[in-house]
Amino acid sequence: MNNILSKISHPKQLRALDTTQLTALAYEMREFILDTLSVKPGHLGASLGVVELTIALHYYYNTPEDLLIWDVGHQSYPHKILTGRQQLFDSLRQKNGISGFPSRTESEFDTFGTGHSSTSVSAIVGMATADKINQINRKHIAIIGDASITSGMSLEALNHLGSTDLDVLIILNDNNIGIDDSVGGLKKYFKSLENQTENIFTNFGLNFIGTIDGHNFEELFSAFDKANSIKGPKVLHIKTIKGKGYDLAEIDQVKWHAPGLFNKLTGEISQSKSSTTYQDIFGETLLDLLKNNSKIVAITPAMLTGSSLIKSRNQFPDRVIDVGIAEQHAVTFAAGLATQNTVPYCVIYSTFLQRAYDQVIHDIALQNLHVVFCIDRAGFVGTDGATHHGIFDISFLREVPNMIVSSPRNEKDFRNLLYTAQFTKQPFAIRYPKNEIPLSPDSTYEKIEIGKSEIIFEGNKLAILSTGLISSRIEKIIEQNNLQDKIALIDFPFIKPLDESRLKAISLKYDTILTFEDGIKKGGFGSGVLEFLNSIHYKGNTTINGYPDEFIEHASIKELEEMVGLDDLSILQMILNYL
Ligand SMILES: Cc1ncc(C[n+]2csc(CCOP(=O)(O)OP(=O)(O)O)c2C)c(N)n1
Ligand SMILES: CC(=O)[C@@H](O)[C@H](O)COP(=O)(O)O
Ligand SMILES: [Mg+2]
Repeated sequence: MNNILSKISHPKQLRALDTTQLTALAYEMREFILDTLSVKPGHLGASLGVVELTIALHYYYNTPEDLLIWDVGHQSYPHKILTGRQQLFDSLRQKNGISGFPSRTESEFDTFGTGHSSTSVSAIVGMATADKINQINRKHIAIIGDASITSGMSLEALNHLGSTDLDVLIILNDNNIGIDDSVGGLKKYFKSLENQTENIFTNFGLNFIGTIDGHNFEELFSAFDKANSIKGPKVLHIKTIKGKGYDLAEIDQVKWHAPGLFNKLTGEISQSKSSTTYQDIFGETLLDLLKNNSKIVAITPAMLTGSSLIKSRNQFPDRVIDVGIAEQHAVTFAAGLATQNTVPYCVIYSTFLQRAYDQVIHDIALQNLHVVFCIDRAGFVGTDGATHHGIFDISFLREVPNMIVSSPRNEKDFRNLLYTAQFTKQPFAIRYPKNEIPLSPDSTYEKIEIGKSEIIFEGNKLAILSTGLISSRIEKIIEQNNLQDKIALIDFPFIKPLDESRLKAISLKYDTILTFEDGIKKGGFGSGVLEFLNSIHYKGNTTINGYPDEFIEHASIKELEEMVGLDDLSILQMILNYL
């Protein structure tokens, strides 16, 4: 029974409670989150860990007037529940439902949209500076985790903040873990922070409060009192337990970061996955490559489990390196490795590679260094939504000189691309989606020719050119509807370099060309095709199909494909319309 929680639709009602009721409210909150997330999957561990902190913040401060920013935002569920979204909570991360991350369009309490980590300190410093200019007097608070605070951007912002007199409170929520074990010296250092009055934060010019128990209301309120009494910027160090209040989540924090569907009573996590994914094939192939080429080094910026690197790391701990939440460093680290006779495979989610664009250009491409980018979660990622879809990488990599950009449509091509990439002497990107992979009968490796396309069908009415998984989907659609005689389907594993001789031949044979890709249309594969066709003065019709020029919210991948007209039925209808 949610006796207390169910009556709270705004923090004002929370503030009317007696402090003695807050522990019971925290209990109700955890039950509510567990009940919902067991059937509507999301980020569980981080949210369970900040229940008391969230209640205390909204109880003590005058939100939304006072400004709160949640770094990453995957721990913002208790915040959403207390700020008018309790009734909507079971729509979390579903189509047309509330987002899994704070979003300015969703609520006035979400003062800053997050999803990518380590932005909160910069953003709160910006807000406090604006308030100073506008002579607005209120509190500015950012909550950031022990892994996220180690990222370069956070440290840059703390360094800046220390040089100001801004009324900003940074709460370091230290649970001693990221998604996987957090990395590096600061993790150890934070353990020794307790009661150190002179420390890294004071050296930055910030006041320091702590260390306190972040699950204890009395300690939280007295720390907030202390923060209020201190003028200028300050850091409060709190210790919490990720997964707090649900034993299994406390014990296996990696598994329960985002467990998927589970049975709340037994703790059994559903094994929803029955088919083989790109991620499975990547994990297997990388392990083979590491075994067979001692020069290969795999790098991940804090996504060891998500990137299927656990097995490889266990077998090759010196050649599978987690650098922490540090995408920019990961890329330039790879560049350094590449200069010294090793072959770095930089394994990175498409959305997080965005943060390291300058490093891709300046440190790798400009020097034509042999770094292999294994770009996971390319295309729609589903319920994580707009902050996490990997839809820009084709466009932003295709324009970079020296870069090979590829996308495999099936297991055979994926294995062969990963295998071939170790031999090329230039940057090589292989992008692949969070999805099931069409399997191949054998798992041998073959060196493939860079830039070569493949004819799948050679029908005579119209030509479809596509890249990545969508090629296999179109192949199936054509087969199922017996359209092989009418349609030419050509797969381009290489988006760059484009197979121009094939394009020329196609342009001479077909009046209508359709292109398909799982990324934004603008500047993508289709644009590359169009640029070439234009250069040879092609007179036929060309239609580019991909994602529209807009940010696309959360829903299942299938629903998102329907929304942008790239589900199987829509593709079939489009083809039939053209015939
Ligand atoms: C730029 C960026 N890189 C990677 C991620 C993936 N990611 C999300 S949460 C997380 C770990 C965060 O750890 P911490 O800050 O300690 O928060 P906790 O989950 O422990 O509460 C990572 C690596 C991300 N969201 N953004
Ligand atoms: C919050 C965050 O950025 C990660 O937890 C992300 O949701 C991971 O995505 P995958 O579940 O696809 O690994
Ligand atoms: Mg943490």
